[in-house]
Amino acid sequence: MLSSTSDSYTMTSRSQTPNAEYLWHEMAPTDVSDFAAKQLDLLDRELQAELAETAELTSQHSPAALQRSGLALLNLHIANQRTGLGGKTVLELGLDPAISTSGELPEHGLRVGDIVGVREQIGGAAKKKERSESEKKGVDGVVVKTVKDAIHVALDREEADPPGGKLWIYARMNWTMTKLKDMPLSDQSNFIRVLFGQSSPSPVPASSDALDEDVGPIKWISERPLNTSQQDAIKFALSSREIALIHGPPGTGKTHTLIELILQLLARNQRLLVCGPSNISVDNIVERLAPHKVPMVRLGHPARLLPSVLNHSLDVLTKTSDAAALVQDIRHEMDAKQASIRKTKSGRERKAIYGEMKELRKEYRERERGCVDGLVRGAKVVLATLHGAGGHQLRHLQGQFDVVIIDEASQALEAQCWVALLAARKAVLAGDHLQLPPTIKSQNVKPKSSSSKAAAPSAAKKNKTTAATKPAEEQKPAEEKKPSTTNDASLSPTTTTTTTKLQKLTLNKAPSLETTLFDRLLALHGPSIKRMLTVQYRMHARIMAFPSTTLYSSALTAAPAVAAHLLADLPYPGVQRNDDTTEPLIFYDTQGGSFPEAPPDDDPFPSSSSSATPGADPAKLAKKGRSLLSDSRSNPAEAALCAAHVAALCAAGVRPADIAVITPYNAQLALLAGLLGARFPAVELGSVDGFQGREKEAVVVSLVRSNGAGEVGFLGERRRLNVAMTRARRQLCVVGDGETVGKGGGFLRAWVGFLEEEGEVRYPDVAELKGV
Ligand SMILES: Nc1ncnc2c1ncn2[C@@H]1O[C@H](COP(=O)(O)OP(=O)(O)OP(=O)(O)O)[C@@H](O)[C@H]1O
Repeated sequence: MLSSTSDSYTMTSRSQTPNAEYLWHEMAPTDVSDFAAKQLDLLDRELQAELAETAELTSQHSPAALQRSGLALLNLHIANQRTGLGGKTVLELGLDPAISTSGELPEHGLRVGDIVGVREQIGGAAKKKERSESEKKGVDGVVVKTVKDAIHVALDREEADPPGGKLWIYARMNWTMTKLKDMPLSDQSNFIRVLFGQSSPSPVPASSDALDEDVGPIKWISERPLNTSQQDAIKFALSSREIALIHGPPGTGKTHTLIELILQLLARNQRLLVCGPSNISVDNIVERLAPHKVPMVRLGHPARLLPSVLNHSLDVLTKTSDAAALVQDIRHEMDAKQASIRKTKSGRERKAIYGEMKELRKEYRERERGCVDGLVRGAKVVLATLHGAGGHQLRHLQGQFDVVIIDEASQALEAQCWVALLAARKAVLAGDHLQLPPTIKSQNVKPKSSSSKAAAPSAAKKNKTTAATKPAEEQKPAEEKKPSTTNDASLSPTTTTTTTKLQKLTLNKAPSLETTLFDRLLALHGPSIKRMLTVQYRMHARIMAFPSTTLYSSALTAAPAVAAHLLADLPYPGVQRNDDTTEPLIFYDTQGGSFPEAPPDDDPFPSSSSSATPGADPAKLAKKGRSLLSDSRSNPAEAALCAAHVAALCAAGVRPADIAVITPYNAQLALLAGLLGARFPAVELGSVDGFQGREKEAVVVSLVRSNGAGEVGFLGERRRLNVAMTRARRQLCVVGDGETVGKGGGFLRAWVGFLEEEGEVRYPDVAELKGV
């Protein structure tokens, strides 16, 4: 049992499980303007990091990946240039026609009021000097208008000469943060004050009876009954006046709960904005709301939406609704006029037609805008990604929603959340801050001295603000920080932080973008603002035991349907009942030195081993691993062991599509692709980080690290380990060196202890793996 482990790590000890909620009493309120200034500085650093990284890795970084942050637009050209108010040059930037045929800008988070930099877009191979030249030649301006196919930027300086060639723009200052920074105290609603800890949230009845009384009788709507913790979370969210956090550990039915919450709020005639950090998180909700015939509109580019949600897409609705017919009428009239121009020989007549066309175009735009506004205003639920919520369709809707619901909130940057937050009067955030946070790159970039100065809090305020924005790393116990991350490189980790640089930032008391809104609110107001879902519907009870005890205060229980389910019980024919299919937790302990990790500079793909990477995809993966991550770790013998286990499961009748192999190291992933890609193409191979939110019946986790020094690198991050150990439904198979991993700090030591006691430990013989 966990409690009987001899390890010094006390799994239920609060002092050693530094979840944000245990630190809340140390937190002080944050000054809104101060906070906004800090966020602006951090965003700027994040962008600089993005820039630096793109320059280095453009060959691997598609422009789409760079734009994913929503704070930049690439491949632009100057479609038009005019003199605007005050004699300022206004650039109309559209997509370079050589790049795009549709002309529509991708979804982005840039909005009117944002301060942007306009730069020449240079290739990834550009030298440092060329990059700094481009930076010097760049101009800054303010976004004055955004439409589907262009963004209009008024340049700062009247004499500014815009750069030529292909351009890109990026947000230097975020409008929302600028607005918050300048917001007079009198304009700050109680909601905003609560978000910054200047007011306490209005109390929510603590006892179940009092809560029931406050919320009133509830008629549950979803067909599948909700468990008690889900019902409590919904009642809590209904009763809260300003904020409610729904903490959903892995497999606990967070989305199921949110769907019911949305239906309950609608039954109470509330108007809702529902957001998530990714299109898939939002589409998932649209799909599950659709059977309830909810009047909803999904914002976002149709090309990025799941086909099943297109019926609710604003773009599609603007073409198919009644109001759209009026817009189409004008379109037809314009087409007819256009055709008549060609037939007209008289110059005067042509001129007259051009005049009419101009009027028609104006009316078309007005009607289209009216149609969009009408649809958005008429919808009881508007759904968008956090970037999409910053789009022009929502520009008039500040404060128009009763509640904003943010799913996967612990996966979103706080700055991204603010556009959505300002649109509502109350927020419900759902997420799990004990899984991986959003991808951050900026810890590698030194703060720019000027902007850091601008953002520096006054001495009087300093003590107040630093605590609340303490970086996550700082909140870890010393033991957790010990594992060195300096030698690691991989695409998959959440941060590209190096210990020394992080320490420097910590010493400077710099806040972290990585501190999500979810983390911060929990730290600010304590556990009373959250309810946790406690029944999980994924993992066998033994797979669940360790994360539950160490991370979720032993609060999780396994639903009866999954508590004892095994691979042997899979509901399809042909699965044998043997040693491999009746064990939910297997630990292949490779300690002893026969499964050493390859040094980072070892090429795990020597040309002579090309036979090990058959098939197109594995080769691609292998190439990616080699070119990008020459210093990412791999462990060839361990990869072979993983492959052998997968082969054994498949031989026992488990379908390959029910199996995944995950690892924190991309070089290892490439090796696995070589071994398994062609033989079992349906077996899913992925990075731990990429597998967050997913599940499989059987999951093999390859830990890779095996060295005398006890270096564990990325494995030292508990949230990554949490993701790795909570993806499996019926079998978790851990492959790794117990001795090395056990040296990686208290959490890892406890995990190894747990695997040894509760799992079936197997000591593999490397000689038996020959020929795998
Ligand atoms: N009250 C319930 N009763 C039975 N099954 C449930 C219940 N709630 C959720 N589930 C099941 O749990 C699984 C996860 O639920 P859901 O898809 O809502 O969660 P999610 O938010 O997508 O995932 P996660 O819980 O990992 O965040 C689904 O298979 C769902 O059917």
